[in-house]
Amino acid sequence: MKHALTIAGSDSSGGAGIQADLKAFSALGVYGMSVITAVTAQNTQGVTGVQEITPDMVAAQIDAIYTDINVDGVKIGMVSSAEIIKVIAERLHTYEADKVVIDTVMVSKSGCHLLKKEAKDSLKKHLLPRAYVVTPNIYEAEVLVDSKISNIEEMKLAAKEIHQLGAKFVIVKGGHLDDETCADVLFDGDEYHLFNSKRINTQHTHGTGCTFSAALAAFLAQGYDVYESTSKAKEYITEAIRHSFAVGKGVGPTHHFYKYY
Ligand SMILES: Nc1ncnc2c1ncn2[C@@H]1O[C@H](COP(=O)(O)OP(=O)(O)OP(=O)(O)O)[C@@H](O)[C@H]1O
Ligand SMILES: Cc1ncc(CO)c(N)n1
Repeated sequence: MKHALTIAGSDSSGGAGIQADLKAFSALGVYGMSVITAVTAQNTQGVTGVQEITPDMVAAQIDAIYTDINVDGVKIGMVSSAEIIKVIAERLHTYEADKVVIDTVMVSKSGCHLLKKEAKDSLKKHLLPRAYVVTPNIYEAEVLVDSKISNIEEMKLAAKEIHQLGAKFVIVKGGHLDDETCADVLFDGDEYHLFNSKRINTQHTHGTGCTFSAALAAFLAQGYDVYESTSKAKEYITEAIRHSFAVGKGVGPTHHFYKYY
């Protein structure tokens, strides 16, 4: 069995963050491991508290894994502060981690800042150059390139610009584009590849970005190339959204195990 690692924040309601990632890893048949960067008090209605883990403790978790266990795929989600970003970048370098998927988590669906505003430059400078694939949503891509994105052509332009920050592949996700189709744009430094699905009409989209990037890391860990992995991750997230369900009073989670229920 292949081994995948998520470096991310905990979502107490289980829909996003570490919890979504581990569910996706399990559903896709890879052994899941976690490095927790922050604990959030969160439910389907919002985030009510954030407690960062110290950079030393983040480093200690990474060391514990890499000094003992082979890691076939990694995804990075919520990273919170410049200090945490630096320590993750440094350790990834030390352990020669490859095929790293970076989901540039910035703001939760409910509007809570999960990346401190002053840490944005650190993310660009220290972490994105280490990415095999980076997966910003429309809003995150807008922040990274500092311009508005409202159609596929602008998603392509942004992907090209983000590619120059050092990631090998860029996927700008179109979940937030106001369109019938949810198109994700992959740029490989040379060509654009579009991954389309019909938009599913549901309010239960808590953790879609986390689920997509975790599935991508799981498929890369299993040896699929980036194009196959993206296509399979897109299929996975589409079905996980199609089967999403109500938990609590707000935005419910994606479903990882619908085949069994
Ligand atoms: N309503 C929908 N129907 C079908 N696919 C969707 C829908 N919403 C999002 N997606 C797909 O889900 C994946 C995640 O995209 P999205 O843009 O929602 O990520 P995100 O904003 O980072 O998520 P999060 O808010 O959890 O951080 C993409 O492949 C996107 O196309
Ligand atoms: C911990 C965590 N990571 C990522 C997201 C996605 O926005 C979230 N809501 N919570």
